[in-house]
Amino acid sequence: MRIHLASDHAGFEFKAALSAHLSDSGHEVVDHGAFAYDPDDDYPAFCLACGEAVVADAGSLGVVLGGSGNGEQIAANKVDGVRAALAWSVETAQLARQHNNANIVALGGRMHSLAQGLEIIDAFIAEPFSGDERHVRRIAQLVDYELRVHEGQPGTLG
Ligand SMILES: O=C[C@H](O)[C@H](O)[C@H](O)COP(=O)(O)O
Repeated sequence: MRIHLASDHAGFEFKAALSAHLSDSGHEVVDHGAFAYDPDDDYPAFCLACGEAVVADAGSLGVVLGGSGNGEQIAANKVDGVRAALAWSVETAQLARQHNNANIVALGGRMHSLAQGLEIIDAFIAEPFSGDERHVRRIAQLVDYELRVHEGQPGTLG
């Protein structure tokens, strides 16, 4: 599978280790930055690029890494078509795929050991979307909202 990666400085070392781990596991890795360690860099551009790449590449998945993963998830979710989930355990990673058909996982590199983080990301990648009707229905409601707002129609508040 092709996996798109992004991180700021806080996830930079984790991204390097993850990239090697995923390549060793047979995945094709595409790095969207940061490409050099800069303690003053900003996560949005890297995560937005990763999000755009995942949406343009059907069947791929993405991983965005930072200190907490919060900002990275927020940034990726600004891209239409991205469903980015912040995972903090194997179970939350699996549920992000099973229930939410998440196409990007966000992880806080400062929140986990490398071994724990790799286990969480491996679980995300390995888990399929359940396809259950209730989950398909709920995701469709989010897409409807995006489309309505883009067309200038009222959101939920009328
Ligand atoms: O939500 C944002 C991420 O966790 C960033 O990686 C974090 O805010 C970076 O923090 P600092 O600039 O203090 O290293």
